[in-house]
Amino acid sequence: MAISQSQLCSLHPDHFPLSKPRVTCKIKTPYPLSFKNLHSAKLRCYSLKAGNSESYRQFSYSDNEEFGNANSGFQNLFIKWVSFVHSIVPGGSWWSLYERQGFHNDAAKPRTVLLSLHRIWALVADERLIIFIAFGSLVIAAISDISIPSILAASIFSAQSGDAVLFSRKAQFLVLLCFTSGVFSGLRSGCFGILNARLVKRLRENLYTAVLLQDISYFDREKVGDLTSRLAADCQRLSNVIGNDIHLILRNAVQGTGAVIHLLTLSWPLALSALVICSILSAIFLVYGQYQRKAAKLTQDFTAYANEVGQETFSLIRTVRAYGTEGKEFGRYKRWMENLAFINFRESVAYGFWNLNFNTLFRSTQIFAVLLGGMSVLSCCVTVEQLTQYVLYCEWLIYAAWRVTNNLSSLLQSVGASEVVFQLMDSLPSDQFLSKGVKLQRLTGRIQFVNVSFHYPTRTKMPVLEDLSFSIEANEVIAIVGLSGSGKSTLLNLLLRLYETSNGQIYVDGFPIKELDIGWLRQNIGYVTQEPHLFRMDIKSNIEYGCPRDVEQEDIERAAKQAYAHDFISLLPNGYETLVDDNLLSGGQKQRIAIARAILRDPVILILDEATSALDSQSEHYIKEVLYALKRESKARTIIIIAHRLSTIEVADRIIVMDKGRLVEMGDHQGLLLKDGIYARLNKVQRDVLT
Ligand SMILES: Nc1ncnc2c1ncn2[C@@H]1O[C@H](COP(=O)(O)OP(=O)(O)OP(=O)(O)O)[C@@H](O)[C@H]1O
Repeated sequence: MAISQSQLCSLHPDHFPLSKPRVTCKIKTPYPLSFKNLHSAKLRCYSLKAGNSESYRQFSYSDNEEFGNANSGFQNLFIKWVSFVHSIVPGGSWWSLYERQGFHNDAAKPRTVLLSLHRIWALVADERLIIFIAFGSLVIAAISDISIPSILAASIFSAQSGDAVLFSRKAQFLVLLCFTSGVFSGLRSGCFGILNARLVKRLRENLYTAVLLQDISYFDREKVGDLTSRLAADCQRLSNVIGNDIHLILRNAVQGTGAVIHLLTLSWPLALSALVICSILSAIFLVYGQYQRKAAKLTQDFTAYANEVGQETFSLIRTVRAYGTEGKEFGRYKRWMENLAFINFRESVAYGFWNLNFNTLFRSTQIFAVLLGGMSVLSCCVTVEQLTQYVLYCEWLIYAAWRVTNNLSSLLQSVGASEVVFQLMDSLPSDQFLSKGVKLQRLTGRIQFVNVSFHYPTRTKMPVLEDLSFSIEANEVIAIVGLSGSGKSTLLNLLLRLYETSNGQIYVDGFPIKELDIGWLRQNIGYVTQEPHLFRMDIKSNIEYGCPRDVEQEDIERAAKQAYAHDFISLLPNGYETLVDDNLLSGGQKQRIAIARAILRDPVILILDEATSALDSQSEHYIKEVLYALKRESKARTIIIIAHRLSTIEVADRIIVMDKGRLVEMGDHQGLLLKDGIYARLNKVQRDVLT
């Protein structure tokens, strides 16, 4: 039975071990297929719909599996089982979490642990009193705890022997131990909790400041989600080092040592048998603990990815609905859920194995106690009281060893997460914050670009501006026009020194901007970005945001009126007190609030990166009116507008035309039309669109 080359065939799902039910495959092969030669054919399976996600798989198809004789079928089944059994032994491929995307082991190396602990110490070292009380309480509480079993046994056996005096003394001592254990455990937890809170606070403050002061190019490279996760999750994880790990390791180490000493004084063969079991348990737990933490890290990552998908889908729900991509979005979400299920399944099996080992070994200490201890009691080498103490201390020792190993592996992981946090905290702030520049007595707003070239640090091979030279006079209104991507916004980014020029110089009032005090210069610039995003605070606070002087309500309203924003603000439920959220205002309204913010600063240089899309024709009219009003004002002000609309260009004294990062034309509207160059063509296209 032959299948032709381009034939589309529907195969029964059982033919494909990898596929989900109802799979339709388009088979492309260089030769006609028959079931006979299918055995080594490489089938490329396109349009494989598994669930909702479109995927592509390539696999070999062996006729032995489906079409061969029963013997080879049995052989294959046997081989499959052998390889499966081989994969599930500890360390086998079944346990591997690496298959899943996003895995990285962040357990720290010993050197890093010491360095990180040193850094953590430096952050809390000034809390000496709290540290002293915390460690003092830890030792007293641990010694009290570990003394209780022997006193407990002694009290019971003194009562049994009828020694009332001894019983009363032991009982009093027991009460005292319970009291000290309770009080100092409370003190220990409280003090470590305080240290923990202080550490998280300082970590977050230091990290936030370090990130905030980075160059803008840093934010081009880093994802906002990663940075916020550093601040939230990584800092919290690091705080566990003090809050949990260190103090629990120390407490359990003291208790464990106490238990060993007691066991050795009771009977050394019994003590040695307990120690051997403890060591085996610790080794098993070390392996399991690391596996568990890797799984926990992956679970955390996959949950975060799934949340990201959910967040994105719900925030773009209108686009999703309009394009009917609900299924596709569900597929994206489902992929992460499948990854989570993969990890959780293995984690649960590993947990089962760990519990099996723990319980078996723990119970075996009791069996040892009964066997060895019973024989020792029979041969009068140890007393019943000593045997009872042995059983109690064995339990302490095993739990202490388990907790030390658990917290040690948690410490390694927490410190691993800290590496990147400390690296970030150590990164130097942008040069702009380190150097002090000149503040001029008076700024007129004259700007010169001299042979300026620029490429973004993230795209070094792609020049964005090339050898740009032009001047803007004080009090001039300049429009910059050009096709999308020609470098207009980049030019303004350089004027604001958000990026440094690669070549050439920009001068303001004759001074290279690199020599001017950048804070002072920015105070004199009002900047309205292309897509104004407002802060989640009330409109009043949004308008006065970043204003270098104290302002009254009238100043805010005056600026809003100048920006043609007052009328729509007054109609909002709480006027200027209305909280801004994303859906409340239109693009044009947000733009006018941003213009009011820039006007309120009373800047010498006003930069307006006109939105290409945010403005309707009414808003466009308002912007034109704002510009005319600002131009008529007596205040000297240089205005630079990136203009996309004819109405805005009309206001300008001069127009700069950009093309592929170069200045190609400059002049007034009429002069440029006469030149019949790029500007004239842009102008014609827009007029044609409008008519
Ligand atoms: N932060 C950035 N990192 C890397 N490349 C960038 C960055 N910002 C812009 N670019 C690139 O620089 C070029 C110029 O972009 P720019 O935003 O300056 O153009 P524009 O003329 O203002 O465009 P539009 O009119 O669409 O706003 C584009 O190719 C853009 O992809």
